[in-house]
Amino acid sequence: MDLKPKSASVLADSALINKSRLGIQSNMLPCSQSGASFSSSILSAPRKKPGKLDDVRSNGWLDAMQSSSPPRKKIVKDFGVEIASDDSDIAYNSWMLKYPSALNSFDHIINRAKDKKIVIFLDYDGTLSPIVDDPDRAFMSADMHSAVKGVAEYFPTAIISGRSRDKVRELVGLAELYYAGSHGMDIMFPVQETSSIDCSSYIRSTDTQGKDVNLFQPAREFIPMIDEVFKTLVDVTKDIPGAKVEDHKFCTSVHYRNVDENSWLMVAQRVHDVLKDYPRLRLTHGRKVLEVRPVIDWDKGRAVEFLLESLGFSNSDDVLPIYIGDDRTDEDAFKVLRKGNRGYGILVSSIPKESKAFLSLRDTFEVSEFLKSLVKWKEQVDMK
Ligand SMILES: O=P(O)(O)OC[C@H]1O[C@H](O[C@H]2O[C@H](CO)[C@@H](O)[C@H](O)[C@H]2O)[C@H](O)[C@@H](O)[C@@H]1O
Repeated sequence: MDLKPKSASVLADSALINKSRLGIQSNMLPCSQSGASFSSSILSAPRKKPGKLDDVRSNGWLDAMQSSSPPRKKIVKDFGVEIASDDSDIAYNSWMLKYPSALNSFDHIINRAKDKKIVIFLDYDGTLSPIVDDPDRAFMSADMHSAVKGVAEYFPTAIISGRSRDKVRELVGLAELYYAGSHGMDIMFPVQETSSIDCSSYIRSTDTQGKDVNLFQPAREFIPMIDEVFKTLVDVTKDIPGAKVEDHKFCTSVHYRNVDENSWLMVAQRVHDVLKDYPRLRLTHGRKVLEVRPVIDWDKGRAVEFLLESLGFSNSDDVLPIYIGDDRTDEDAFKVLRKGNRGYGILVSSIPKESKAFLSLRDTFEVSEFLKSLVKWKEQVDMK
């Protein structure tokens, strides 16, 4: 990708006012032509309490791995009782009192959307594509593809994924969307006048069609470190059958979905031992995946705020953001929306789970139904 310096004309004073809302300090985010230096306010995030570094049992890694993406049977077992599937349904239905179905709450949503611009944020894995064993084969159905395409025709729509931006862009295959990869640490957004983002925080680039775009990459300086760690992780896990390491440029993932459960401890210990040498990296847990990422104060929630600002929706009274996601990393985005009572976080889950989301959808099928309902509603409104 062609990275080139931005023109000085992009340096608008008004933009400098708004960056503070994002926690970006102008003196720390040079209008970087190399993109090498970024905000120390982002970089200086304290590392979460490390726990006992030499024991993956006592620091909670193994517990987190065991509870990650549990099958229905496991959840039932965790309550220590044999529950028939009818009882699981009862548990799910009572959970839905706290997290009502977004499909059943549709009228409520569109009532709130009156005179507001809906902006859609979508996670990828487990939200648009069902969870499958092979991350390289996590495809969207044709139905989902057309639902996402439809929704993007009417509403600004962004994908925010843990995968690399290029990879998720390739999987979704729609040029009209905005993409944020690596848990929001790699955001491509359009060049437009309405953006209130300080120019010093991003670099100018071109997309695959040669169009001018902006790139916000707050962890850019970590690229060589992530590359090194990725290679080391590949090396130290190569003898563990089923382990798979993915490179997302600004973060890296170690999958253990296909590893025998008896070897999970070994996976955790190997990753842990590698990370001991990298105090500027931290670990988070996803669905049967260990995610290694820089210790910076940036996550999917910050990415949502950034995209709203960069797309010109900084006035929260005019906009109704809807974020749909299934994973722990999506909770950061749910928190942002809940905090400002700004819109709707929608958790995709077929099992009861604590969440900061307001609403729920059971699975990817319901996600596509919800997106299609939005399109149908918008078409009717526009016809009036
Ligand atoms: O933020 P997301 O778009 O949800 O990405 C999070 C991780 O998703 C992928 O892993 C998950 O989906 C795989 C395919 O269904 C599944 O095999 C794996 O067990 C899940 O964790 C992706 O491969 C990861 O790199 C992302 O971090």
